[in-house]
Amino acid sequence: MDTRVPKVRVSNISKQFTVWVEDKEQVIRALDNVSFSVNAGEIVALAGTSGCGKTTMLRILMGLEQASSGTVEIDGNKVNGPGFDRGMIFQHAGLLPWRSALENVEYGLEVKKIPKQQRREAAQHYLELVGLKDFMHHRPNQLSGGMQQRVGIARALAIDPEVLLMDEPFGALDAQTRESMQEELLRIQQQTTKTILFVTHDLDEAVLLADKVLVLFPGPGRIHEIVDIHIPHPRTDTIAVRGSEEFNQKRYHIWKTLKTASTLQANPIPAEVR
Ligand SMILES: Nc1ncnc2c1ncn2[C@@H]1O[C@H](COP(=O)(O)OP(=O)(O)OP(=O)(O)O)[C@@H](O)[C@H]1O
Repeated sequence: MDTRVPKVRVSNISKQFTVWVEDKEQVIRALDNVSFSVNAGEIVALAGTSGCGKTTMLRILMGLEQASSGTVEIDGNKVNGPGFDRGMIFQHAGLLPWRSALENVEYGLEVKKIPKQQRREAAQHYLELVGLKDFMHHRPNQLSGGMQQRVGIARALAIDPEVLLMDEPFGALDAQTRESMQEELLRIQQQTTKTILFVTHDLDEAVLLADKVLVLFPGPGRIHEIVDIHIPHPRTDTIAVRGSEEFNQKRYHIWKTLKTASTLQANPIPAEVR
């Protein structure tokens, strides 16, 4: 029996939202009995059709949303709200426009009450790590979308979280910038060995980056399958990875699975034969 405590343990998470539509109460079952665990240093992708609960799962992990039932543990400690052991990165970096890149990265450290000198050094270190050594004093509007996203990653890394949660982190970037950011993330993960969970609609991205892909189905949101990706690290030679049999087989398998799910959604099986 494996007695190691996983870095992240999600146990039987369900989440319902109650909404009012045209004066009628509706219950949306965003997540139903979701369980999985993630070991330290693993990268896990959440993939699935729109509305299957990916963002809700990430928000519960971050402590921004409370589950209706079930638990989330980090290193065996129950999550009850946001904490410095987790850092979140969104599709848009959401930088403070009046602050330089350096001051934006320092912001989280101010909140964490890190002394001035120490936070300046940490912010410089993480901006260098994401390749922005020469842009530390630029304001967000003087940076490209990819650079802004890198500042967002540096900001999340600077608080030294145990777990990085990324919600479609590269979704707003053009294809070329996106590819270079994926390579950056692989490089940063090699250096920092952070545990990462990320949401993506891009199956290439899921298989390229992740050690396992959680394939979610909607209505109610649930894990249909957990697909292990056996591509060895480091995966920095992304051309070789994308050309490998494992990459293409797993990508095709996940694509086919999700295609079946969306066909079922469009043509639901009649209740009497379900
Ligand atoms: N705050 C909320 N109030 C009511 N319903 C919500 C709320 N947040 C999410 N939902 C519902 O929960 C379900 C899951 O939403 P969620 O955003 O987690 O899905 P998703 O898989 O991330 O979707 P997408 O891929 O489109 O971003 C959806 O039906 C959505 O309408």
